[in-house]
Amino acid sequence: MTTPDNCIPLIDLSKPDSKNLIVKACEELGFFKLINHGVPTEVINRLESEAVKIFSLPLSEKEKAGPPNPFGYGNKMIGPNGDVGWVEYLLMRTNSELDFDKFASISGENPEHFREAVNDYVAAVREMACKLLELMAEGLRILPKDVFSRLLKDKQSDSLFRLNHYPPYPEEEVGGELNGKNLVGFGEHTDPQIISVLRSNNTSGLEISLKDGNWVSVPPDQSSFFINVGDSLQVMTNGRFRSVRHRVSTNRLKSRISMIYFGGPPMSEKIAPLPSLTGGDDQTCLYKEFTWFEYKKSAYKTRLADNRLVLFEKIAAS
Ligand SMILES: C=C1C[C@]23C[C@@]1(O)CC[C@H]2[C@@]12CC[C@H](O)[C@@](C)(C(=O)O1)[C@H]2[C@@H]3C(=O)O
Ligand SMILES: O=C(O)CCC(=O)C(=O)O
Ligand SMILES: [Fe+2]
Repeated sequence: MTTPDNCIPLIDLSKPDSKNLIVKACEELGFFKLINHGVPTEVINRLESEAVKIFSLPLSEKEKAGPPNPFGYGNKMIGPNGDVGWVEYLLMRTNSELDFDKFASISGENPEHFREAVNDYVAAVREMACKLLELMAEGLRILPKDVFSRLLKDKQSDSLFRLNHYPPYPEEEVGGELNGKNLVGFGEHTDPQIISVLRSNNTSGLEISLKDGNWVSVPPDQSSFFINVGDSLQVMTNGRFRSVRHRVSTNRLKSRISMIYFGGPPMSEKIAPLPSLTGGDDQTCLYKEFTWFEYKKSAYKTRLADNRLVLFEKIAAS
């Protein structure tokens, strides 16, 4: 799979015109690559080396931090409904120190190092995500400009952080345990939250779906971030922004490590199309209102590839 030139929008956060380009990218693809993002390289490198150390431990050690409930260490099983992939991961809430207790056994002699590395990374990436969300609000000409970012800044924000490791895919696995789905690292899906901020090492694998249903491979770039619009932002923008379908294919030669911050709202937050984007007219509203708790509850009953928004779509009156 290749990527046609100029297929993936490139946003330079140091350029003054970035807000209009961000809006265009979110409307057309729901995905863009971000450079000059302001997240310090040492914060990124420190967490990546902690992740490399953890994933290099023997499986029996890592399993002490599992199974994921959904938080903790997971291996091959993704979510509670039978999805599998050639991936191992750590999944945690960003506002719960409790999740770190689960990782204490795998984070080396000094678990504080891992905790600090995650907290510093998440704080820097959240700040950058909030800046992007404010540029989106400005670009859409909606007020107040923190209409999206306040949800991530809220102390109760249900945001998650995930470290994924895709080991090289061994030849003997073809037709094996994963039942012939031999190229799936992480199956196709959309992210349920508002915004996802992803980075990886220099190994390819991430693929995104274009509007026409064609898949393109995203060339890796370890110094950039990749931004996904999530389902909740699609709803709040009344479908103007598109939550991007994406997946990860495996690599036979190299390990891929990725880190994803999923910026989500507080559990009790009501998610609905913003009146400033529907003109206050109920007829033009594409989605019913739901709380983030309701959406998550229903999402955890679905398979990875399911369209989780259909249940919340309004049926147009004929
Ligand atoms: C199969 C599932 C895994 C997932 C929860 C779900 O039931 C459906 C959504 C999945 C997803 C995709 C994006 C993120 O990686 C994730 C943490 C999320 O919020 O929704 C995962 C969930 C998971 O792995 O627990
Ligand atoms: O690992 C990646 O590059 C993407 C994983 C992903 O989409 C997810 O964890 O939701
Ligand atoms: Fe994802």
